[in-house]
Amino acid sequence: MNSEDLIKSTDPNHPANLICSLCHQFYYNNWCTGTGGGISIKHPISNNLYIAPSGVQKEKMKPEDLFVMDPTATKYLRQPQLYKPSACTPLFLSCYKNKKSGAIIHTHSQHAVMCSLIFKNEFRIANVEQIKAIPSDKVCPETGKPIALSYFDTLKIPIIENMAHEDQLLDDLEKTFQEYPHTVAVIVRRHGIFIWGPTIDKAKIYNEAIDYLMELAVKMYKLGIPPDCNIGEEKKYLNLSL
Ligand SMILES: CSC[C@@H](O)[C@@H](O)C(=O)COP(=O)(O)O
Ligand SMILES: [Zn+2]
Repeated sequence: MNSEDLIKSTDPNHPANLICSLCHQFYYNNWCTGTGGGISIKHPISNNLYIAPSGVQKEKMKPEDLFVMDPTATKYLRQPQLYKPSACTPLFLSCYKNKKSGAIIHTHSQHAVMCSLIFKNEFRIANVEQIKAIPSDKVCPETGKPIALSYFDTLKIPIIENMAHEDQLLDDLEKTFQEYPHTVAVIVRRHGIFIWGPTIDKAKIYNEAIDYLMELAVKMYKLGIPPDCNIGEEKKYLNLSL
């Protein structure tokens, strides 16, 4: 296949089009402004890996700006001469390999950064309806698919320390894969968050749900309510019970 054919499609769900349209949307959520953040998607049929260029305004990217790697992640099938691939590429490749991801989203969400300042080693929030959008460590015996967390569960997301360069995050990221085998996200302190899923649709849902939960946790913390407190326990942390 001609290298240009890898990024030319009229299908809005083709990875080359979807990376561009989602980054455009994410810009308006403050998730990928000032060149920060990004998305990588595996083509569901060819399994080729689509990767954004580094240091560009992600909301203005076009399909022709994208790098395409073969499914074994050993060689680029398409390399725009103007650019280098995203500095997050080693982290994306590790998620593809170790988490069987179909897509990875990296944001510089301020909610993730705030939670990394509030929580020490892991972000925790419990008993909130939106938790049900995130998979648990349990698998349905009939389908083999992960069962979602329940309203009564606690969502835990590991936090790793930021480093000067993205590739230096690799060891700590992979350590969390051992310590939190079922997590779909890792927060990087004072930096942002990496979120993955078996498909881009799932990764997008997890990103939106986790961002909502991190924003809520910061608001609860500001009122003195521990985000992982039991149902009803919040009353004892509030000065005024209405
Ligand atoms: C604002 S610089 C951000 C980068 O250092 C990095 O963390 C990032 O999120 C994007 O890196 P990039 O190489 O542009 O894909
Ligand atoms: Zn980043």
